[in-house]
Amino acid sequence: MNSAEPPQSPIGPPDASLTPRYAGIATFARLPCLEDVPRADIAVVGVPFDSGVSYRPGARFGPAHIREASRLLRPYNPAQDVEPFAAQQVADAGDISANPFSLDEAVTRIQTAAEELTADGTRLLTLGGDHTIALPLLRAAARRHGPLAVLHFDAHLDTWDTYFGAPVTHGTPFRRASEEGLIDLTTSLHVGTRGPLYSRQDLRDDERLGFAVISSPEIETEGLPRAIERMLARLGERPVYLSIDIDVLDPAHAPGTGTPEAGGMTSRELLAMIRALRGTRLVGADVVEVAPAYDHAQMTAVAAAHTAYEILSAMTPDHLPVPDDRPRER
Ligand SMILES: N=C(N)NCCCC(=O)O
Ligand SMILES: [Zn+2]
Ligand SMILES: [Zn+2]
Repeated sequence: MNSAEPPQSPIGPPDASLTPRYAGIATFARLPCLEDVPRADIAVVGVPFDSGVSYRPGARFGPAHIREASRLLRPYNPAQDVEPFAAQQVADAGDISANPFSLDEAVTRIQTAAEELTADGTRLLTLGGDHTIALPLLRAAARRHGPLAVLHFDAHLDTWDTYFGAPVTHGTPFRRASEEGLIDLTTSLHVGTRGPLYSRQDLRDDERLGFAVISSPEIETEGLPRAIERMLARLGERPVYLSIDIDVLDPAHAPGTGTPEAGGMTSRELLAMIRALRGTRLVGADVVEVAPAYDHAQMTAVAAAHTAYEILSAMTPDHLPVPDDRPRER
């Protein structure tokens, strides 16, 4: 931009007192499309891809389902005292088209698209899709930022080795990422893990691959403030990549997912932990594994949409205070 031009204020969602929230084609939070803004500080992009799943399929329909459930999000977030769409330009970049019949081609395509979208410094919030997509997204982010502090919310470790001999699946992205040197081995962390594993060795491998763990039972016994304290202490100074598998939530909060495990976090706990990330160096994020076929009353999609909104709020720069006198949009 020519420095003589006045700075443009971000284009946000249309005023809901003029256009009902339920009208129009669904973009995330009714935000403008990327092609309709000069540039975006953050792009929300969908990856409708689920060819890497080990159990119930259907996360390819996740991005559309989350967008549909995000219509009710409002401009001001009191929990973080920010207006995420006014303080920065956020736009919906549509979907990355990933080949459902060639996993390798899909993974390459996702990485290329992520690199293109972030070439001018735009940060990405990606809506999945199954957890396989974290691998190409981490490859793109690590290329730009170096080894990342991966903060991974999930019922599962996702550091398993192979399924039926396949190295790239939704159960293996963080093992591949660790092997490739994409993650920082001293600051990465799983939160919310639980449930049966294949063997005790899974936990030893996971530790060797560079992850610390705050399990779901630990959150219950130690309490949320302690979990937040441990999370922030682990993250350190590295750029943070946040990956949220919606199955970190208890199936009572998020039934619409492919590999559900009992005994998970509440959405209240997850949202509180994301809010605590304000002020950390969040360089990218994803929300994955929303599978609408098993959802009811948009429960999972609403949880995912609010999760995404808290991430966008946590990514909002501090320097723009919320004006008290802004005309109120409802
Ligand atoms: N990434 C998710 N959601 N699940 C991984 C589960 C892998 C398995 O079935 O063992
Ligand atoms: Zn999972
Ligand atoms: Zn996962």
